[in-house]
Amino acid sequence: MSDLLTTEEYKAIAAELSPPTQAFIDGSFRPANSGKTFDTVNPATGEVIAKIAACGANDVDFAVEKARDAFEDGRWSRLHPSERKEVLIRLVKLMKRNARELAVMESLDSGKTIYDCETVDLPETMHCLTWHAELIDKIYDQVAPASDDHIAMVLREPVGVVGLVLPWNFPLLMLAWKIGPALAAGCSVIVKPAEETSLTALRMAELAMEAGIPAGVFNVIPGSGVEVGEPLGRHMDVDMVSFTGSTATGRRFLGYSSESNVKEVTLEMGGKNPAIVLDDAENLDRVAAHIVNGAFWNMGENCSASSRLIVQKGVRDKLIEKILAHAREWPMGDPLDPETRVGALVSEAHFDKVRSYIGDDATVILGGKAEKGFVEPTVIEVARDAKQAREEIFGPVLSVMTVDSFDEAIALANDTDYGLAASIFTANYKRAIRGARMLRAGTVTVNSFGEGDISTPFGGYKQSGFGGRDNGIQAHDQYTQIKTIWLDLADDDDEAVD
Ligand SMILES: NC(=O)C1=CN([C@@H]2O[C@H](COP(=O)(O)OP(=O)(O)OC[C@H]3O[C@@H](n4cnc5c(N)ncnc54)[C@H](O)[C@@H]3O)[C@@H](O)[C@H]2O)C=CC1
Ligand code: BAL
Repeated sequence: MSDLLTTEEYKAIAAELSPPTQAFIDGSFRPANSGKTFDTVNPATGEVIAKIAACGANDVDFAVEKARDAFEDGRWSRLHPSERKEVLIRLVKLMKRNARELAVMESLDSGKTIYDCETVDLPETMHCLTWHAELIDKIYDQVAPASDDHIAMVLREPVGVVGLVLPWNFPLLMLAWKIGPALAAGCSVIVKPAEETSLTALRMAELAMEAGIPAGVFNVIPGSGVEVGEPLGRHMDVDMVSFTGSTATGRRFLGYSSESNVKEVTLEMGGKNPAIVLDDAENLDRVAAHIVNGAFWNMGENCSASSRLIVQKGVRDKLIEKILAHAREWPMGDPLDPETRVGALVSEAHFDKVRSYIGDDATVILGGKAEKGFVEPTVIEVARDAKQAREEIFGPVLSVMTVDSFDEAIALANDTDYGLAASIFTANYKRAIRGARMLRAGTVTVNSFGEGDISTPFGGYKQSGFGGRDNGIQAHDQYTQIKTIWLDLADDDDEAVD
């Protein structure tokens, strides 16, 4: 974005914000049934931004009832897809009009840099919603091959009432990844934002109402995982849950499902993503820029972050030198300063977790400073069985390991419980393609870092993912059921036996 404001201008916007703080159910804001609230804190300053409704099982029950009513009477689910498209496009227009306010709100609530909120999170969120809205009146169902006496239709129907359980690292974008296809398909949604970052989801509810999404179709219930997430996961009248967050919590949703109504569950979970650099990689400066971006973008609070660098020994020293040079160009500081590239970690608890990985047992090559909610871009050399090499840190910490060969690199890359993303850097196209095939990860990038874009499915192998995929046309599979309708076309005097 070329028209970023100054820090002072962003602070002036921040001072004027008055986001909704109550639950949004059946088209209106209301306090939690218990009357309780919790504080949402700006992690960069420790200041309380707002008191948010601390909802519980009663609020979940009420929202599910209203979402079910809306789904069954067809006020949204049975609209012509092009009508749903129009409403969703209106929502995006309203977001555009309020983009600056949303960006500042997101930055304050999460510690993300305003630069990323303005240039990545907001544009990608709007693009995602537009993409799914534009898609929905262009996809067709199928007619299956059948005998001349029959016609067999294979139809997609919205799955029903869905629970969308969100993480705090990309509050708006993950909301869009889920509501985009869910609302376009005709589902009624109950959004459970992460307790650290509820503000933009609540503001989106307000905009959704203004755009014309009918009451009961888009509900937002703030609160803790145990008080809101669990009742949603266990609810007998929720048809499906789509979750993004840690593998530990994702695993719980499978339990909730099996112990309740066997609702469908899609899990997008953690990662310990390798970036492999082979001796023949070209343009090490560019490689280093990708590695630094992959490891430190969004403070490393990214499920697809390149958190493990697996480098072949012939190129190790040169590459590390370049990585250190690039990493020094990532200024850390006030998230509302448009020059800042590394903001605050999302919460004190998360800061403590990340800091614990940069202890005495790690050989620090760069950075290592962790103070008052901020952690410097940090590069550490680790043994293969060290916790820093195996556990998801979810902070700006890159763990480096050196290998002798291509085969060793692939084996080490795959030696993890996770399988979300991986990168391979090499000038040898055969190795690139062979490596991409051998890597057990949902997304593999060659000579670059990334997650693909809205048009490509995103999700993980092994303990990184379960069920469907976010993004791409494939995202619609999560929010639709397949129905077969089989019609008899035989003449009345034909035998009534197949
Ligand atoms: N894949 C990803 O994008 C994310 C991964 N993480 C990983 O998870 C670690 C812990 O972060 P958390 O915020 O604790 O993640 P989490 O997985 O516990 O939270 C994600 C969502 O699940 C909800 N939740 C938490 N406990 C629940 C429960 N018992 N039942 C139902 N819902 C529940 C939360 O309220 C939040 O909305 C991070 O350090 C990071 O390693 C965290 C956020 C996003
Ligand atoms: N990188 C977007 C998905 C996630 O971090 O959860």
